[in-house]
Amino acid sequence: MATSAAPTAAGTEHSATGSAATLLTADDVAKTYRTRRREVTALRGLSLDIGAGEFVALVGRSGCGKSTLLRLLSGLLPATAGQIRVAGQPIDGPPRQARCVFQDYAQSLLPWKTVAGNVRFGLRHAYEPAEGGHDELVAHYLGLVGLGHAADRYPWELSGGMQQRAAIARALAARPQLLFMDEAFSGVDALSRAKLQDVLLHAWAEEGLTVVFVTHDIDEAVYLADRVVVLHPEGRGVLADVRTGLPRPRGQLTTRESPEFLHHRRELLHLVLDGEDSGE
Ligand SMILES: Nc1ncnc2c1ncn2[C@@H]1O[C@H](COP(=O)(O)OP(=O)(O)OP(=O)(O)O)[C@@H](O)[C@H]1O
Repeated sequence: MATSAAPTAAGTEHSATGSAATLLTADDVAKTYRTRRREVTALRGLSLDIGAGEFVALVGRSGCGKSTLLRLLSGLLPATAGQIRVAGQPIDGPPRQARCVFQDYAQSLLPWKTVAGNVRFGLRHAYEPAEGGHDELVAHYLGLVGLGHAADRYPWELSGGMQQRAAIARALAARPQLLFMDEAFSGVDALSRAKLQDVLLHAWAEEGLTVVFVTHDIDEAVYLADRVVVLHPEGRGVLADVRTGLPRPRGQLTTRESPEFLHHRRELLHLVLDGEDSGE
């Protein structure tokens, strides 16, 4: 299945079909919300393939359907039309190989459990059982997100950024293939956000994950992802599928100051603001 594509700009592949085996497919998907008083078609005609191991950011104007798409892809919402498949299988609920991390970290952790207890909870509900003892694995995932020193603390004793790290560690402990994140870093201060971005990049590389990341922040999308999918402002599928491919490993200063970063940032801002290609 072809991925929707926008007109091509210099230096950018807009039709981004990855070389990795396809893990996640949305095929001509639509979602209409029906309430007693009205119907809202949030998305229609959306097709997208995501390869195993890709880091994909979803961006677009407010209300264009980013969260709706993430909920459809993660099986939290049923599609009104079309089909979502994970590893070739149509889904009718959250797939076992997926985990989600949302913006509201305060509600995602179990407040009566320590940080280590929350991660242990993730382990007990793992998609793939891991080799090794639980203590060792808890230490591994806490180390991965830089929370080794906070294992015995409770969520309410942590800063927002630390709580979100704990939520990521718990999601990773379930050893998912797919990690869905919806504005996951929007609720923390700028410095914590930058640290969380680097924690996520490290975890993605170490664990061989496929990440689908919704954000309002174009800079964040370009910094994190290899592919930035821009949704049409009126919910009419994919407006552009931009393969950015900035070199890795990335650095908050080196990457963000590079000409390639600035080029893609400008191009994507134009697409989101104007809903059309920049023609550069
Ligand atoms: N539960 C719902 N019931 C009715 N309409 C809804 C519901 N959830 C979302 N919508 C509508 O669907 C459209 C897409 O919403 P969605 O939250 O997916 O967009 P978004 O791009 O994530 O927005 P934002 O960037 O502001 O978070 C909007 O018009 C929204 O009002």
